[in-house]
Amino acid sequence: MISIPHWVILINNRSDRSFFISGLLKGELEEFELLRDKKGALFSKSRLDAFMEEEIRHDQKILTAHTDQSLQSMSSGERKKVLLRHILESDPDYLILDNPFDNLDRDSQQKLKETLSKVSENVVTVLLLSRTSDILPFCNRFCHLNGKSLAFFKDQSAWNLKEAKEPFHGNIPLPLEEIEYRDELLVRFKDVSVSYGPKPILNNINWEIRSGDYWQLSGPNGSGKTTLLSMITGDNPKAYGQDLFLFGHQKGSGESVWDLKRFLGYFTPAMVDRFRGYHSLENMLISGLMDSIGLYVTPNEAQKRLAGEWLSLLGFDGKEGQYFHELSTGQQRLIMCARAMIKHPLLLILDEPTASLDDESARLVTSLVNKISEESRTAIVFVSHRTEPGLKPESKLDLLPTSKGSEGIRK
Ligand SMILES: Nc1ncnc2c1ncn2[C@@H]1O[C@H](COP(=O)(O)OP(=O)(O)OP(=O)(O)O)[C@@H](O)[C@H]1O
Repeated sequence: MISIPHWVILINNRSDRSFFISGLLKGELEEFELLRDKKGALFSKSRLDAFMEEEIRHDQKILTAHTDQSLQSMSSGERKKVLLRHILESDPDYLILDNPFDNLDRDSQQKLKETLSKVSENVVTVLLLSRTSDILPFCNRFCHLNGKSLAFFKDQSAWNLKEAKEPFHGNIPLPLEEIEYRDELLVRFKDVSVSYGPKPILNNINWEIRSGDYWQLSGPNGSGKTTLLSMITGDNPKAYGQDLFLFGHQKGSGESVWDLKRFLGYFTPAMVDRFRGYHSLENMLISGLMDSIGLYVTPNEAQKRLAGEWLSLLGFDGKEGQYFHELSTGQQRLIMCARAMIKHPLLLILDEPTASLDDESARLVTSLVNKISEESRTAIVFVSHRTEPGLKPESKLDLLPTSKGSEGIRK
């Protein structure tokens, strides 16, 4: 019996994925001659973004035709589920899956793995993966995409993954000025419950974040992690009327979003997706002092010196003028975490900072976050679905969905 081919294409932050994907779909890659003239379908974040754009701009509900909910209001996991359903309905001969497990919680990953395992009985799959732990048992062809070139291996054991070496030189740079705040207590949720229409999301959440804390926040897709964090960052009107203490004030006592932003450092990969323009590494870092992405005022000498210190720490000595968009995704994430930390906020929120990174880059990001925790009083909330190897949070809050909304379970 001839087995159906299932490829794993291991990628890193230097792999030219769009070259590979478009070459494959157009039948231009000789290594994949087998798939020429066959019907291919792509499961990727960019495809999802295109559907979302279509829905927002032209009110075209394609993926969500079967529900009242908009794609935008769905959690990232829910969006992936509707995309896969739509793609499978088109009955493709082969499926290209670009990091399909990113942003999915363990349960949804397991379900997707089971679905793909079933699909693989009839459909050829080409999996582009950043993480070796995501390789599926039915995969039988292995290669590495370096830039534009493919290197094939007999089996996955031939992959010789480099251990990430820590490039950090010295300590976390000190801030230009300390944020004045005397209390140890930064944030307190007391019996906070949130619903969207009839749908309960959070149920009686009690959570305190204190100076120097290091939290990992997890929970299944749609359990309300982003909703919870948006109540701290001031981006959710549902925070009003709740028993919520934020940086010395009871919520609703007249503070503005900008008052809150002074105390916060925040990064989520979607910030970079939305970010356009040519900005130097120096300006990107300094913009963290002004709470803008990209810099629109002339920086002073002290600010430039501070940015230089962070660049040295991260191994970008002398690269002040380099453009941010020229960096690999992994390098961009390091810069964005540093940018969020540059003012030594009271609280640093990192919402899935390792999503879509390869093993090596993810380890660098987690080492940087551990280092920030060890060398500063900044409290950290790190959101991740994966158990990141090497991440050293002191406490964990798990959101556990129930019919009344998610409950917060401390671990
Ligand atoms: N504005 C909104 N209107 C209606 N429903 C919403 C809205 N915003 C979020 N939701 C719903 O609230 C639930 C929680 O969403 P949230 O984004 O907080 O989850 P999450 O835990 O961060 O998910 P993920 O891990 O997939 O990112 C989801 O079911 C989502 O569809």
